[in-house]
Amino acid sequence: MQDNKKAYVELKHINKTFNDYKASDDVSFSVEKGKLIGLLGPSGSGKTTILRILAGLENADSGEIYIDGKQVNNIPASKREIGFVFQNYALFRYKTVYDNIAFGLKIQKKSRAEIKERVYELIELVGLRGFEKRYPTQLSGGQRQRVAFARALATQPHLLLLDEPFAAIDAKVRKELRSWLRELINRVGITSIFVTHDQDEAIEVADQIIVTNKGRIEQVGTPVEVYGNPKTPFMAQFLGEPVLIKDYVSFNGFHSASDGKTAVIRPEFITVRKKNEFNPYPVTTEEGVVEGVSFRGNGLELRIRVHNEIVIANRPIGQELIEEGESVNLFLHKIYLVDDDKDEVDVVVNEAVRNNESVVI
Ligand SMILES: Nc1ncnc2c1ncn2[C@@H]1O[C@H](COP(=O)(O)OP(=O)(O)OP(=O)(O)O)[C@@H](O)[C@H]1O
Repeated sequence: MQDNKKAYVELKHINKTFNDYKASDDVSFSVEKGKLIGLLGPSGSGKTTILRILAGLENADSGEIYIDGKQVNNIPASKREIGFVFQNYALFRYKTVYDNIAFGLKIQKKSRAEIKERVYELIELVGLRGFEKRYPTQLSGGQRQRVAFARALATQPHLLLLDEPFAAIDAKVRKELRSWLRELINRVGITSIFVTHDQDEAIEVADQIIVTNKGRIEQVGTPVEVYGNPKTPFMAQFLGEPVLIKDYVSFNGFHSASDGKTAVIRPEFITVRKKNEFNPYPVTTEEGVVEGVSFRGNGLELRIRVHNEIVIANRPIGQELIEEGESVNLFLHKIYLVDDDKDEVDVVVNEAVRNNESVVI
């Protein structure tokens, strides 16, 4: 990632083809020690393949893999000192929590006393004191995943790989586990890479996000960088909850926007005002009709028809309600314009914002 910082994990020009399909296409990236990295991308984009190649569970057709400065291409998985956590828990069903966590240490032939000390340390770390005699079926999904973390960390690996670790867990617990994982990684300080197709998860948890698409790396950066500064048409359309308008011509405030391109409009690019509310940008505002209102807990999600297009906007709760069929003022702050034939994203800002043309009262 940053060349000036020392890479702890490094992939250089990795290629991997399954039958005729390029699952990894010239994949290169590096990871600093102690960072938590999110590998994010649509289904089939090659995330798991990268993880498996790193782990030694799959051989790359070409390219180099380095961990802590050492090339590991020819080192078998069992010798790479990597811990794994998978989405389906993969705990031993007939072993207790204690024995699950102790498993790797027993293989390493550690003494009984050493094993006991380490297992209790981990049970404490993952907050499962009192659960050591239970079997996996006597635990909740979230608790099982904590055991899986403890088991993965038991042998003190140098690198932790997590493949969709929370995918099988219900939404509320998943959110709790995200912050739990973040704190755990901070405390343990282990370099970790997790695969997810859930952008919220990657954005909330990761120090750096690596986005994959069709076997290639699309963009690498902090969550703020990849979300707020998409570098490719794919990135502009993949993140957030955008509406795409093909062959976009122009909205008020965007006269310089050229046609033939696709406009990408995220809900946060739009401010919706009722007709009786003060409108600081009357010239560059559009009028729209609300065709759908959904209550989203912390606000309203509005489907608004403007010209002949539908856009989605949010309105925070606490403001006067907007109803279906209502005419509203819609101010579009900016759009991303993409042209799939050209590998670039134009960020076009509303002329009123650029010229700071707000009406002074
Ligand atoms: N062992 C294999 N044999 C044949 N094809 C494979 C194999 N492993 C992966 N593939 C193919 O390689 C492509 C990338 O798969 P991969 O599992 O890396 O994607 P992913 O981004 O992790 O997807 P998902 O989010 O669905 O798990 C897919 O088209 C998949 O079908």
